[in-house]
Amino acid sequence: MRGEEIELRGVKVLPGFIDADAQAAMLAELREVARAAPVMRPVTRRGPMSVQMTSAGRLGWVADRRGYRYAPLHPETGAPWPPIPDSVLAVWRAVAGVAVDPDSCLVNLYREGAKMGMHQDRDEGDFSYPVVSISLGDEALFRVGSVERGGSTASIWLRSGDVAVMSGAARLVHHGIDRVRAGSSTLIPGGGRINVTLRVVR
Ligand SMILES: O=C(O)CCC(=O)C(=O)O
Ligand SMILES: [Fe+2]
Repeated sequence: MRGEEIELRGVKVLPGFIDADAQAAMLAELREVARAAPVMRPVTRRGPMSVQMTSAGRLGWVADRRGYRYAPLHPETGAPWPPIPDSVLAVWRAVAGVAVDPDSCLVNLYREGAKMGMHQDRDEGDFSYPVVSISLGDEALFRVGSVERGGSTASIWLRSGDVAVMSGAARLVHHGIDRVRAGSSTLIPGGGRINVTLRVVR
């Protein structure tokens, strides 16, 4: 059931925005994305990430020892990324509040024990466009800080079907996933969490 919008340090969280049937339909479309563009474990200068990733859309987010960037081709298959699934685009159009569609859809796969350190999303060209993030599967502890590094933070559990929007003054806040509660959802075969993050990169 959809709940009241929650605001966490300027980040809008829409609890239960995507109902159970729509979550299952989205997962099926994401499985097709992963078939065309296999998930990879990014290795950054800090070592391998615990989150596995793939992308859809014109540009995918790619990380390796040279750094990270948006790229038009999957680094392993050499193929363009598959199109952004319709079910995912529909969520963007419903909540983003802009007339432009995203050109990047990052799919983050959190298997047991995976997490994501505090960071800003700042590889895009125009921060007036929001970042829209969709949670599927196991619930995750999402931490939000400030635009500046350090300082106080606040946290919320993101559950399957929740949507978060980072826009306006909250577009560049630091954020991360501290942990995922294994077994809290049965949506994803093999367990875990999928986060789908939509961005206008330009
Ligand atoms: O998994 C999440 O909810 C956050 C993902 C994220 O911050 C990112 O991909 O930049
Ligand atoms: Fe992020």
